[in-house]
Amino acid sequence: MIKVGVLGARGRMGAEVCRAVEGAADMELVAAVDQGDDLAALTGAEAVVDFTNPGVVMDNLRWCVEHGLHAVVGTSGFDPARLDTVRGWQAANPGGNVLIAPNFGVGAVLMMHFAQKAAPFFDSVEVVETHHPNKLDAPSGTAYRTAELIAAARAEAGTGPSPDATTTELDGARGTDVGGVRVHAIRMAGAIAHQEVILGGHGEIFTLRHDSMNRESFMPGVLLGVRKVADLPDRLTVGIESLLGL
Ligand SMILES: NC(=O)C1=CN([C@@H]2O[C@H](COP(=O)(O)OP(=O)(O)OC[C@H]3O[C@@H](n4cnc5c(N)ncnc54)[C@H](OP(=O)(O)O)[C@@H]3O)[C@@H](O)[C@H]2O)C=CC1
Ligand SMILES: O=C(O)C1=N[C@H](C(=O)O)C[C@H](O)C1
Repeated sequence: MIKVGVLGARGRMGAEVCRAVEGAADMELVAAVDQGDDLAALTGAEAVVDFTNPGVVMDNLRWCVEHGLHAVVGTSGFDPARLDTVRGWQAANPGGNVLIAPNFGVGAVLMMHFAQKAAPFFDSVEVVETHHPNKLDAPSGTAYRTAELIAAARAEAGTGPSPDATTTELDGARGTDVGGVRVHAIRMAGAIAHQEVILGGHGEIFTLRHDSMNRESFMPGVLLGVRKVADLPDRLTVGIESLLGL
């Protein structure tokens, strides 16, 4: 049995993770921690799952690394500087692998993978994400990561910048720029988590779309992360692509 602690346990995702862990035959939920609770409750855990918010996740993760606990992190907000900070903590503390996944949905991971593959073949590529209106951050971690992967794939292939003749615009009209890729964020009542990657060129437009219809959809990926985190080859892993064999 893998002893699991959950951070953000009363939140939308954390509560779903607690249910999934309790329903998994090979896991035991040993701590359900939320805002105001003592992190010391996590000391009996082998793996800690964090679904909190970008403002607090770094303090939580530092605590896990310093206590040698494996961490599976779904919270958004990880840019290259934050990842370097995590590597720094790990260099100073033995034990404890960290898996940070912008999205645990298998379909979303495949969308990112296919976007990366397709991006060098098209002149234009833009990312449009839609989320529920209670989401604190924009753009989503998934959209940010998708844009990073697209930018890296285009740079590696020597693809030029997307054409864009805009000279006059209202603030935000062209979204935000992540590594040269335009990312647009919509907040919509009734939505959960949705993303389109739109690629265009040579008289054709190719759209990749993924929809998370509920939060249970993320649970197979989260449980896979919990099962694998202790045996990952690197102390820090970003994304569950390698766990899926991609
Ligand atoms: N990687 C993935 O597949 C997915 C990632 N996410 C990400 O997960 C994160 C959480 O999303 P969601 O569940 O919707 O958010 P919620 O706001 O519903 O849940 C966050 C929970 O964390 C609690 N919290 C705040 N501070 C702390 C703290 N210091 N220690 C422990 N708990 C704390 C909050 O309490 P309080 O409300 O009192 O502040 C709340 O209960 C977001 O960053 C979101 O983008 C979401 C879905 C999928
Ligand atoms: O806040 C959410 O809901 C989600 N957050 C993650 C993100 O920022 O990408 C994952 C998914 O999109 C749902």
